Amino acid sequence: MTDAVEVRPITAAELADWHRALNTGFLQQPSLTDDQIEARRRQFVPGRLLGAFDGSRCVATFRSFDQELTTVGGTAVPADAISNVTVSPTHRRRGLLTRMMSQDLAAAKERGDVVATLIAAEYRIYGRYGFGPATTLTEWTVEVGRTGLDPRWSAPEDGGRIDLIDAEDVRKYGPELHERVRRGTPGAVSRHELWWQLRTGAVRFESDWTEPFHAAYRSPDGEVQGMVAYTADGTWHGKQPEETATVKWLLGATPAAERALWHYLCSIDWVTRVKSGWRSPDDLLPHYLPDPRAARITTQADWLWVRILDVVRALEARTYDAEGALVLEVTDPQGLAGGRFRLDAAGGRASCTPTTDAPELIIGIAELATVWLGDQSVTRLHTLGRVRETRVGAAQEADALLRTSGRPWCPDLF
Ligand SMILES: CC(=O)SCCNC(=O)CCNC(=O)[C@H](O)C(C)(C)COP(=O)(O)OP(=O)(O)OC[C@H]1O[C@@H](n2cnc3c(N)ncnc32)[C@H](O)[C@@H]1OP(=O)(O)O
Repeated sequence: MTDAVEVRPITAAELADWHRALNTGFLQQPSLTDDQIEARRRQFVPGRLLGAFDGSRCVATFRSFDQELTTVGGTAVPADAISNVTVSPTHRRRGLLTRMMSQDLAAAKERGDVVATLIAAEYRIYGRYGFGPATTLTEWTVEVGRTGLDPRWSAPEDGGRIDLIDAEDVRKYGPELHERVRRGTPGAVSRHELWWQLRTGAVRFESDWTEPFHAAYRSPDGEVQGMVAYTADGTWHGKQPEETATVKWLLGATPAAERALWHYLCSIDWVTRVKSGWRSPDDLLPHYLPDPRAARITTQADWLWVRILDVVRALEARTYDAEGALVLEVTDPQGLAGGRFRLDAAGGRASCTPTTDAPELIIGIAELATVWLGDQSVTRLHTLGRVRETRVGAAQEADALLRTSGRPWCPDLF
């Protein structure tokens, strides 16, 4: 039956049908208005939106787009970002995702992308295609009354200032600020202009968009070094305001900017609770508060998943704090990127060359993605039986090479 279903890039004329299938797969209202279709047309890139068609009806969707992913040390690699993956419930478990994924990954490899990336709706979907979780996401809830912050706080202590700004200034200053932050953040990805338009209401995909508050931190010399978007939930108990402020996104190019923005959020009258939104597990938020226990972790989960398409370029793009050499056998059931490689790290960089030397460590392509940005330990994977040593001690040596002083972070959902 699957064979009767055709998987192919869609045309611009098929967007409405494609979006109906997409919304159906994500259990959202299936029909979109003409205005919504028009707005979403901005994401149409010929060849990068796949659909599966049973007769004339679209029953599966898949979209990919160009992205850059920052690696350890700050070099960005070209990535094939994957999103909008759905198969209608009438056609599930017949191999349609596998067909769309195979087409897309082969095309990405052909284009020369170093990795593919995605945010997985469910943990068990993408490992089979060679993706591994490569960054972790943490969310905190801050009980403002317990922070120990001075309740009279009114401005940053460092001579900088916080200004409320409108959407136009977010679009003016935000992209440059984000570029600075993401280039210094392993795991962070590039943003298209549309990201800013959607977050500020200039382009609306949904009919129920609501405008958040925006504030910027300016350093004492006037430079915009941080920005936050947040909403409040309107909760009162009797005559007592008990509002929760929820951070939609917060960018700080410096610790001073982050500190000032968190203190600002925790000082807004009526706000008794601040939800941090998606942060790095290494985020300093709790430690910007006199009492770090006021910040309670409410979510910790895998976030960005990575599929390495080119082992040599992936391993040579990042930096290394230690020196050493290791022969890795990288297994890849899809046959896209496996092989045997000698990794030779010295002076902060590494060369990675195909070799016929005996392997010291046997690692799957998904596991390599999981340790590539330094978020996971090879030793732990070895303990779990997911990495195999052919020389005792090789896993620990791999950790000495690959582990990093900070954990990677991807602030974006895409
Ligand atoms: C990046 C993103 O967009 S994330 C969003 C992903 N989409 C969703 O979660 C929406 C709801 N779910 C769906 O639309 C579909 O179930 C999909 C897209 C996840 C899977 O599509 P399908 O066409 O059913 O997958 P396909 O038939 O190719 O499955 C391939 C294999 O993966 C397995 N698999 C697929 N989905 C899942 C899942 N959610 N959990 C566990 N296993 C899964 C299948 O059982 C199959 O295994 P097998 O080869 O051992 O038989």
